[in-house]
Amino acid sequence: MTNSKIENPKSVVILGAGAWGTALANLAQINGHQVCLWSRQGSQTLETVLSDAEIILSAISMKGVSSVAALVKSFPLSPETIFVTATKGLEQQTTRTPSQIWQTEFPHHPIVVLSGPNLSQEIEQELPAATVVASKNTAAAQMVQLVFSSNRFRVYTNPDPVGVELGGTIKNVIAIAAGVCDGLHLGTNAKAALVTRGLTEMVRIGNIFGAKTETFYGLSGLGDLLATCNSPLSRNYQVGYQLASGKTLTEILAALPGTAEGVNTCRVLMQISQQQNIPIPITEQVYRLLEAEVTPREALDELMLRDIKPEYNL
Ligand SMILES: NC(=O)C1=CN([C@@H]2O[C@H](COP(=O)(O)OP(=O)(O)OC[C@H]3O[C@@H](n4cnc5c(N)ncnc54)[C@H](O)[C@@H]3O)[C@@H](O)[C@H]2O)C=CC1
Ligand SMILES: O=C(CO)COP(=O)(O)O
Repeated sequence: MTNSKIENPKSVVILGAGAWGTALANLAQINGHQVCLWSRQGSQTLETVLSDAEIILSAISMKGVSSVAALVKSFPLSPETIFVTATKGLEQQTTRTPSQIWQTEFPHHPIVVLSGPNLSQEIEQELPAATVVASKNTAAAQMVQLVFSSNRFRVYTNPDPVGVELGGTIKNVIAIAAGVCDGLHLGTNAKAALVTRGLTEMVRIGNIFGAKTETFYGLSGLGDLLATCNSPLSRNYQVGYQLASGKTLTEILAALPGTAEGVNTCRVLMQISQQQNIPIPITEQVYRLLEAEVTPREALDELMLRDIKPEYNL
């Protein structure tokens, strides 16, 4: 594998020079690929960097995805260019995932989702990690797998891009709840219950999008849920932890390094839940907490005092 990567270097353009874009650029670069890290604040124009791109990876936060995808569309590209999306979020107005946005703009190009338990700070410290690259186009997923795989970054392919993408997206909301749980010192039993019931909410929403249930039990679902719900490196976890200490959302976001996508994702999930009549009680309490409609303790009581019921609807 190592030899083929060096013999066949790819031209990779990474859009978004934030924490995740920078970490992914380093991973591709150490594998010998020609990498260009583009940021809207940088000196290079998008047109110049895209001209010979074989792979375009977007690590832009959700709020910028549609506008950047539309901008990229205005420049000439090779018909073979593969798009990779590493954003974990949902578009507020349309409830689309980032891969759905890229696919709409580029219907004839392969779209690959890259998502997994990947706290960028650990990856930058060269600690080992694994991820998933998912696409309907198997050859494209295998190409991206080869570009990023190394002895410290193990990459699996998967045929369910929306499932992989939604695991990484919805777990951000559960990570906010996990931060609250730890901030209130509710204990290990409570955390295990929260994360497990959170996974049930991820599957329910995923099924609406046509995702496979089993995808949520893999690295990009359960794996990312465990990483994010147990690490103070997670910005989403930090939001919850600080809400539990009594800070307001505005205060927390003003001081937070980088993007906590779970805040907006939570709003979009509430829209979906209301439209589709899907119960997502943890997400609902996170929403009410973010909107300052309840305190962390009131949100906890609401969850504990829901009607008693079977664990599964058989
Ligand atoms: N940091 C991490 O550990 C991981 C982050 N992600 C996801 O990757 C995405 C980016 O996260 P981070 O790099 O951590 O965030 P960040 O806040 O460090 O960087 C976001 C990047 O998006 C760019 N951006 C935002 N709006 C834009 C617009 N309208 N036009 C052009 N560029 C725009 C910013 O300039 C910046 O380069 C998020 O969706 C996040 O959930 C996924 C896995 C790991
Ligand atoms: O998605 C992540 C880890 O896989 C990063 O989590 P945060 O966005 O909460 O920092």
